[in-house]
Amino acid sequence: MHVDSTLASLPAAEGDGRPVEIRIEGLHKTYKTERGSVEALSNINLEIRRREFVSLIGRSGCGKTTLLRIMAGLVAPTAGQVEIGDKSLWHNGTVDSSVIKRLGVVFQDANLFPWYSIEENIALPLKLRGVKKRERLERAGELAELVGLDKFLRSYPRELSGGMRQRAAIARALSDNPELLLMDEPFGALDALTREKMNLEIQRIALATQATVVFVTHDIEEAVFLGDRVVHLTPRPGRIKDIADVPLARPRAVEVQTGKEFNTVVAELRASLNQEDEQ
Ligand SMILES: Nc1ncnc2c1ncn2[C@@H]1O[C@H](COP(=O)(O)OP(=O)(O)OP(=O)(O)O)[C@@H](O)[C@H]1O
Repeated sequence: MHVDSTLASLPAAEGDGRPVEIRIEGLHKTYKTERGSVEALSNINLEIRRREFVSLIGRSGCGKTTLLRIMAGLVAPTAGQVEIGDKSLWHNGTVDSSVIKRLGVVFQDANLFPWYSIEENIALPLKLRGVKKRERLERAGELAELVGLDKFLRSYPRELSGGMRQRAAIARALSDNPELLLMDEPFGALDALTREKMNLEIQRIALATQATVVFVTHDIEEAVFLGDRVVHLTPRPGRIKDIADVPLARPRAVEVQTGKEFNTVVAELRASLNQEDEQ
């Protein structure tokens, strides 16, 4: 396991010529509440390369969602920088909207609009951007096919299962061709079998779209199955405790989870997380 709490460089992808897509430097976040301050993140430094898939794990409350929301332009950092491409996302608490356009975000709850069809939900970001109807419906059709919902374009969210709704949310996040996909426990509410299927789907979609992905999860196996690297945050305030490289070729089949390499990484991460209980 690669351990570097100051600057988490990228041993796995180093030298492969891929540019850095995300550079996080000296990031801190303290929430101010009526009951006092909550230090959620402390001195996060991380570089992520283009097309890399990075999983983010850590105990509940360690700041995973906070970090993802800062990267999504939804929560302002207290200090530090987030660069996406070669542009700063945050300027004195204000977000650069030209950078936001490059992002797609998926949350645990699919957050579809119940009165819109799946097709309309998927195409919504394009509608908001003023893309013509024909073009956006064509794009919705392509994306529905990508996520396996092409037969459900005219259906409404209530007619779909949880996994299907999440696929629609992923399609919507992909509608504007994001270079970077930020996912916060997108499969947390799904049953184990659906989740396994969705893990295969998201791997396929990430490969097909060549998006860079940051994926928050509680689940160590899911983090390792999906990630090129797994970033482990300490309990609050979240700091990078260690970063595990996952030396498994893609596309990965479910069966890799019975292999030695997979289980070695899982065991190391589990030991590192369990250590936190003893401290
Ligand atoms: N808006 C907020 N105001 C005040 N405190 C907050 C706010 N959002 C998060 N926090 C606090 O910041 C810390 C980090 O929360 P965050 O949701 O980022 O953690 P997490 O690792 O994603 O947790 P979980 O795994 O349970 O979803 C927690 O102590 C939480 O209570």
